[in-house]
Amino acid sequence: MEQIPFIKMHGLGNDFVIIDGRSRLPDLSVAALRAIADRHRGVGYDQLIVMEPTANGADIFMRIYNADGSEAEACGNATRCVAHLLMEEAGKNAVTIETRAGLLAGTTEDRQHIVIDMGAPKLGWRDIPLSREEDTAHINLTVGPLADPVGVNMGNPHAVFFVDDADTVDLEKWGPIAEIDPIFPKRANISIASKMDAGNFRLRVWERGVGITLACGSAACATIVAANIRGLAGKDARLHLDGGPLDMRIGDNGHVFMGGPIATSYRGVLDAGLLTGAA
Ligand SMILES: N[C@@H](CCC[C@H](N)C(=O)O)C(=O)O
Repeated sequence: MEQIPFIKMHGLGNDFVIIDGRSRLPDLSVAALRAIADRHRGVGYDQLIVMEPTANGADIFMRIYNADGSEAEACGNATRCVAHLLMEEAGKNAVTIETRAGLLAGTTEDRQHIVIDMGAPKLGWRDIPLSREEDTAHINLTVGPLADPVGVNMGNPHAVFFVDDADTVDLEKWGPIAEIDPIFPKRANISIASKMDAGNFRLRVWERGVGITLACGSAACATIVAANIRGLAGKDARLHLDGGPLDMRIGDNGHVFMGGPIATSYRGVLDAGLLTGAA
């Protein structure tokens, strides 16, 4: 029976099972993806990543699955981890990774702190996407104590709620309700952000298809964009997530750059039983 080698990595505690599918694509059912994600009976992950071959001028194509088995278009922290793997493998300090969100460039000086050009945000209501026409700088949505979010698409859909103190919000309660609000036909990643000072924001994230995560790179991108739109931030900010800080910058070309550390936890082999979904 098939057994699949993997690497477990994380970016600020946003954790990934990474499979090299370049020579052979793994056959992963939704049941198998959920079984591997099980933190008691499987390995546990926020996202499972498959590195796939590509002919589109990038080093690889990166396929992204959430813990619930759904496929995501973008994942900032996993892009940083995969960039590190490719850099070490090829002995270079710049790589290009294709995702469903487009071609993303990764650069580094030391191969531990990786910066990804996450591309330009999309801000039209159809782009987020929303199910009705709205000003995405002020979406008419209230969920418990959360109201008036900014909608940002970083390849994947985000709603950013600004509050006085992000740490007092019951994210476990309100996050899942906001994620599936009918205004988000593809669901949404839900960010709760509060301004500490002009260059620092506290950020907590309820990730689509996962739940509360220790960090979310694309949410950090969405948040610096949203803060800039609302006049709360300039073009640089440090975002303090539960797992640590990410350094964000909006470039002159409008692209969002995200920098932070990566770490490798261990390497292993997925047991054939897990791949049948029998967790
Ligand atoms: N952890 C990621 C985001 C992963 C995808 C997200 N849950 C979605 O469904 O869009 C990041 O670092 O960006």
